[in-house]
Amino acid sequence: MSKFNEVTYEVMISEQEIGETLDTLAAEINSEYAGVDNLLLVGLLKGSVVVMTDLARRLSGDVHFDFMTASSYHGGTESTGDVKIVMDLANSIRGRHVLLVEDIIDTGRTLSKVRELLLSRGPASLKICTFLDKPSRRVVEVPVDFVGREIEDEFVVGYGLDYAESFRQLPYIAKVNPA
Ligand SMILES: O=P(O)(O)OC[C@H]1O[C@H](OP(=O)(O)OP(=O)(O)O)[C@H](O)[C@@H]1O
Ligand code: HPA
Repeated sequence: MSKFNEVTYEVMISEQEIGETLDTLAAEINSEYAGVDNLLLVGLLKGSVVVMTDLARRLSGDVHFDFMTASSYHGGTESTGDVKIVMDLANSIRGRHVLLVEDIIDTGRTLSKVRELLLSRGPASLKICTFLDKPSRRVVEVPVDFVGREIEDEFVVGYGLDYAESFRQLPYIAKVNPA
């Protein structure tokens, strides 16, 4: 058990397990997109930036990057249900094969909103990859194509995931017990 800013946390998924999970995810994605040129990886900032860069370096084709910021947690541990697009993509996705990369799916509200928005822009295909999934927390159903690990209903941090903006830099996933 470790402590930071009065918040205690303990390791749930080690750095080594993260690497193994990424290897499996990348193998599935490489197989799905064999023959596709310039797959567009869309990362949802800020949480997905860590997994997206680690995943991209395991992909065999040439991939392009774009980013979007959609926020609903506003620093807390519960989704407000109010998903805001804070920053949009830099480029058009019309006719592109798009893989949306998430760090975690919890209620599904963020992805559901972003998925609808991206589909309305006419991509050639749109699939979803998430490193973590908490299926027991789902409020809105959303189709997920590639899942790294399913976890129980615990608030987790590290590997891009934050609690009040802290902990994103941890190289492992930890569960927190907020003060
Ligand atoms: O399935 P949901 O209940 O919508 O939760 C999942 C979303 O919540 C987190 O983002 P957050 O809004 O906290 O922004 P962040 O990526 O900057 O941490 C996470 O990165 C997902 O995007
Ligand atoms: O467990 C979580 N941790 C951090 N951010 C999150 N956003 C949704 N669920 C989580």
